[in-house]
Amino acid sequence: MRKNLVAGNWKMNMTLQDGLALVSEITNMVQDEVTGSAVEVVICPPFPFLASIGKQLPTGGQFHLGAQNCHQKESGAFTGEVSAKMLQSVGAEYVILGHSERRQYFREDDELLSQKLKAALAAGLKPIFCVGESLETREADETFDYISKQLKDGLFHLSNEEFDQVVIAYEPIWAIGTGKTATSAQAQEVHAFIREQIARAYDAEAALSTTILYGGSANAQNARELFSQPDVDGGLIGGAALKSRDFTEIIKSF
Ligand SMILES: O=C[C@H](O)COP(=O)(O)O
Repeated sequence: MRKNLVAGNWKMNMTLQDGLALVSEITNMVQDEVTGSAVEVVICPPFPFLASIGKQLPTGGQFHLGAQNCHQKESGAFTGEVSAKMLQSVGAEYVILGHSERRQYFREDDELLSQKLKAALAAGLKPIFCVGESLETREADETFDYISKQLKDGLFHLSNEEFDQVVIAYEPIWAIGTGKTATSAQAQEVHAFIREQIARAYDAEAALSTTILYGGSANAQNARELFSQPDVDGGLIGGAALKSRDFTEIIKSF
């Protein structure tokens, strides 16, 4: 179901104590300040903090817990890994998959991501599936072909019912952590293209009901302009999700 959504990806930052303090500040600020329209907020801390952060989130409301990754198998001898079912058992509702940092530093390819998607969905988690082009790809004018391939190979193998659970995040790699945000027109152009691809792979209804987030140096200053685009339903936020005031401003940007 399409909705306004802001997800904070803490990446490998914070201690548990810092994280608890941050969440308490954010939930207080959001509750104190009336937000414009309904927005779902997903907090994605590192694995060790999930249970504690989850307990600190107000229940039954707009706050939800998400993880940053999961293993593709349900259980077994995979030392150091974390399964989707484990995440679900500590209260996670979402899991980020296919983030460009996972693709780049951990060599996660479309085949592996397809398996992870299946594992997440089987455990009842909602995947936030990331796609996005490098600067080189954009400059070679190959952005649309690249995104289309990522969607086809990584995501469009899902059934209609499975796809219904997925949130897509468009994150141009050149904008992540660089302070160089895509313009709202650039974001809108790719988001509209993604919706077109969904309509082709599934149907028009699926295209219209998919939540598509923008990620890449989104902040309190540019969020309103980005979120005002017709096909931008919210953001996957990195750096600015680590600061309570900035993150709260972003949540209020609809
Ligand atoms: O998952 C979040 C994105 O990678 C964006 O990170 P950023 O907001 O620090 O650019």
